[in-house]
Amino acid sequence: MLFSRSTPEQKLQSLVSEQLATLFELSVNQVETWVTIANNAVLITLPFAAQTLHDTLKKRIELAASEQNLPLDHVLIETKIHASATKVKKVGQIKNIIAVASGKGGVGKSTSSVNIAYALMAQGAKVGLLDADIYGPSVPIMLGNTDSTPASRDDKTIIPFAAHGLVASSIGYFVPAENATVWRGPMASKALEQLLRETDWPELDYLIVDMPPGTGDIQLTLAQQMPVSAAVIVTTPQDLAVADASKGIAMFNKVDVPVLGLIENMSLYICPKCGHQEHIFAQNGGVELAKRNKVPLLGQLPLNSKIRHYTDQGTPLLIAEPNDPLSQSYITCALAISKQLYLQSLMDIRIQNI
Ligand SMILES: Nc1ncnc2c1ncn2[C@@H]1O[C@H](COP(=O)(O)OP(=O)(O)OP(=O)(O)O)[C@@H](O)[C@H]1O
Repeated sequence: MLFSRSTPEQKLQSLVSEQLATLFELSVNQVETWVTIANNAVLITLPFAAQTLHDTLKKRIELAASEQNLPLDHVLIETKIHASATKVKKVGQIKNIIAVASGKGGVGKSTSSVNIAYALMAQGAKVGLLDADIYGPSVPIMLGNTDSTPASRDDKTIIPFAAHGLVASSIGYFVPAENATVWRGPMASKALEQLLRETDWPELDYLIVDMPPGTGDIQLTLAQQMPVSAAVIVTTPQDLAVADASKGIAMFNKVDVPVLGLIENMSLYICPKCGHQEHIFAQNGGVELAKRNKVPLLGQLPLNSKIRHYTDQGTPLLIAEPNDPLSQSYITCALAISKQLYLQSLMDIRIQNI
């Protein structure tokens, strides 16, 4: 348009939108509705959890505004995470349930679930964790509360456990592992459904569900019965695990649960003494699988004894060493998950409107 004259407020609006778009690798169109400007003050309402980037965002906006001589009083950033639509009835105050699954056992699904839950908290979200892994419920060990016994306020609902600010429940608190492993599909899914619905969860942005490994009847039933918003698949790079992870993606596609992306665990081993890098479980298997299925690679975690040490000890890595590069990798991965879920919900809205 010829002779278009923007007011300082409009200039500030586009400046903030551009900074948001650059930082979160989105288009200006996708972010401009998050910005409100009034009396030289900027209010940004983020639809996903990205607390670790708030300071960077503020500083970039302040710098850009001063470079363009635009009046700027202050920048306020708030987060409002929406509840995504699900086919099945929602559970209480839980906005989004994210299933963490793997085709193959032992690839680090539970370790990833626990660390991602704390990483989402580090990104400012309200998070809970449900251990639905009936074959090997390891969350109580990983959270250091194996001795806890379930309690109830009203004899109807179970009070979830609190571990360093995370609320959690596990099938492991209720059923001895040797009993649960022989359960048939309907029994297992009924018990898990009950555990999900009869836990007194507080308001949560995300409930992470550590799924049983595999892609059989139990997993399929769970994915259909629970109001799952989306799934995250964990795999190691090795062919065997990748082939099973691929079946996992197919399973969620079959029941219309969007797959947010893949986490490649044990991607690489770096010798702490000499720095030599070894691809113990092969190289890039998860990366290639993500490409083939056109889903994002949400994160890559190395094989590192610290990850095992803290989970074995029942102390979350992210609480013990929040500034460790490994914690930072989980935190970056959590941002990717939160952002992908938001983008997914936009797609759902578009599909509903067609
Ligand atoms: N990146 C990693 N570096 C080092 N050890 C890891 C890593 N990820 C997981 N581990 C270790 O590998 C073992 C298996 O991990 P985990 O129990 O999370 O796997 P899983 O996929 O949930 O297994 P299951 O099939 O029993 O559910 C654990 O001892 C854990 O501490």
